[in-house]
Amino acid sequence: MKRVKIAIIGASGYTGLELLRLLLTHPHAELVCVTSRQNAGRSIAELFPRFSGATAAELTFITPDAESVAATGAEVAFLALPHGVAAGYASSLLEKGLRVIDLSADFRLEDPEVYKEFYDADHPAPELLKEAVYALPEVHREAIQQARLIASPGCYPTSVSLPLIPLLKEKLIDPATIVTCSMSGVSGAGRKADLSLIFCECNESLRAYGIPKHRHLSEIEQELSKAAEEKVYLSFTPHLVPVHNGIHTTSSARLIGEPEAVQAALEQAYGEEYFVRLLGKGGCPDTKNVTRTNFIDIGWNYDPRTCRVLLLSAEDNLGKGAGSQAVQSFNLICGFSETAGLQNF
Ligand SMILES: NC(=O)C1=CN([C@@H]2O[C@H](COP(=O)(O)OP(=O)(O)OC[C@H]3O[C@@H](n4cnc5c(N)ncnc54)[C@H](OP(=O)(O)O)[C@@H]3O)[C@@H](O)[C@H]2O)C=CC1
Ligand SMILES: CC(=O)N[C@@H](CCC(=O)OP(=O)(O)O)C(=O)O
Repeated sequence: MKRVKIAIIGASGYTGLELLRLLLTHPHAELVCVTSRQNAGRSIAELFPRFSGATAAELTFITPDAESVAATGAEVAFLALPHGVAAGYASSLLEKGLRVIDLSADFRLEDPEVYKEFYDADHPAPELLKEAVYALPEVHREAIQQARLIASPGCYPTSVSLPLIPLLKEKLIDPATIVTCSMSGVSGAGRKADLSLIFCECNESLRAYGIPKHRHLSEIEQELSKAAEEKVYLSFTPHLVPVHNGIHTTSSARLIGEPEAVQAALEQAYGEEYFVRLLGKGGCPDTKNVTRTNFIDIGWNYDPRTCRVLLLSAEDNLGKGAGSQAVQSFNLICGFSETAGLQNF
């Protein structure tokens, strides 16, 4: 089968590194371009010796400009750039005829006013919002297949939305009662120097942050509202935990109906989904079982004293929460098997 020429813009960061790991060995991808301003001129193997020996390991980083990226012959560009920065690259690469898979938050929100509220800035390319497809493959598969511009979901939103969407669609929980608590590994903050993220500041410690209005709430509420067919607001408390990778999320909400219906709704939504592993009632997902994979593990429980359902999920923030989910969308837009290059455990 033909291999698609791909570029990774921002390949020196953590999601870029995960994309490299997956795409250097992807059976239908040919890596032709990697960018980094700070590492221009260095090879992939020089910056990341773990990739020495891979076919494209001697490819050198270039500074990111659309002209040079297009000149490499790339057909699809992954943007692993900070939000606010990615949109400009998306515009110019689309103009040059590439398809774009954006891992940043720039195209996830449908309403530019909501972007302004949560990101404290005007949207950098509002004219593209209409055509961007929010790419949770298990929910939006058909739209993704046709897309030119993919908005890959955030790490927390993936872990929160996938378990809740089927229950909201089936009207099994009261949307006004959802309370969510998530915990993320430190790589979620990116590969940047930040005093609060250095080893001695966060190791052996746990802290909540971003409350009461973390920027991912905008995205979570957008997707849950669509599923519920009414405006959903929820309480969301993210925490930083001293592990490298992994997100664990627990949501609870008041059950409407019978507890047995919860398992039926999850099975109906995900029973045939390769990357969603249902652990059933009593199942407690563990992040160590999903790190470096595209799986999300989901368990649930019911407390008859409070009539609340508990939904638990575990994913890798750099995997299903970012890089491998973006590769899943790449497979869909190119017409490859959805699991191509992603069947690792
Ligand atoms: N980390 C995670 O778990 C997740 C991250 N995301 C999103 O994915 C995107 C990338 O995140 P992550 O990999 O963690 O970030 P990092 O900070 O680790 O990497 C950012 C990359 O972008 C490049 N870059 C930074 N600023 C600019 C700029 N102004 N112009 C061009 N290139 C730039 C950097 O290279 P250089 O400075 O050398 O140019 C680097 O390659 C972000 O939008 C993030 O929010 C999404 C889901 C999960
Ligand atoms: C631990 C940590 O700091 N996590 C990041 C979220 C991860 C991320 O990169 O989200 P986007 O894709 O939306 O940018 C945060 O809380 O901002």
